[in-house]
Amino acid sequence: MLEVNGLRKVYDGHGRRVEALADLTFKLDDGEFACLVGPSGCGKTTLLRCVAGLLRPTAGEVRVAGRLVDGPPDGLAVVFQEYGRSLFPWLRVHENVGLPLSGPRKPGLVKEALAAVGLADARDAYPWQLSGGMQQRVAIARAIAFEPKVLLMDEPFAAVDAQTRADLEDLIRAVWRRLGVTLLFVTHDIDEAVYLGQRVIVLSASPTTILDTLDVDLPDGRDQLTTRAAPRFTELRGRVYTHIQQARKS
Ligand SMILES: Nc1ncnc2c1ncn2[C@@H]1O[C@H](COP(=O)(O)OP(=O)(O)OP(=O)(O)O)[C@@H](O)[C@H]1O
Repeated sequence: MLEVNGLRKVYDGHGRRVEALADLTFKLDDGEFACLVGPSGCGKTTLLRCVAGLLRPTAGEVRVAGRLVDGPPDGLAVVFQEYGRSLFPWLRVHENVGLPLSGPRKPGLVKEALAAVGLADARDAYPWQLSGGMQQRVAIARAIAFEPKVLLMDEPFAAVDAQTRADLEDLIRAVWRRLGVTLLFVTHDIDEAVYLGQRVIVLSASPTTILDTLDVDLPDGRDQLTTRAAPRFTELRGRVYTHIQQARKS
């Protein structure tokens, strides 16, 4: 279980004080897929960094499986937006994927993860020989191979084209179902949040609080055409959109 209790983060330094997160409390059950959506600059990345143990909150706490997060927790992986900076250009694809692993299971885990993201054939390529979408698949494969209990994704598809993005969204849902991982996915794209998640947590503008939490009661087997055309999908995205518009004005 992932718990965020009374989380607050104030950046203070160089003569500038920014109250990024005011007070956030939410909980994800084991195996749940939740999306966080909010206006630009509302502190989504700040929140993920606190959850990942990369940033110390000003107040409040994060717990993963009951344990207080005060550094990167065991069994937690992060996929960042900028795949270009998270892959090592001098390592081949399979070496990048195997980087966080050791032990006898390493070759099998790497092979399986590359197959899961459709990159078995690219194992010996260097990242710079691949398209942006393929590079992001490598980053996802690295996270999968690590067999995390909790996976955090920070706008991972923001830099790829629309078609690749749709493919990657479906890939992530398939991976989530297969691994049973607890997934917290940050995006500023309302449609993406509703399409992917079981739950959408809507954030206000900074200083950030939670405006709304929606259960996404769409059928579990989603696909880009029918799900996005469903009246319920339109209703849910409308509700999130209205909240975010209000948040931007307030
Ligand atoms: N290291 C830092 N030092 C000072 N202020 C920071 C720092 N990192 C972020 N901030 C400020 O905190 C606020 C939230 O930033 P954050 O990057 O978390 O938002 P975001 O929702 O991820 O933004 P976007 O949607 O534009 O990517 C912003 O006002 C930003 O300027």
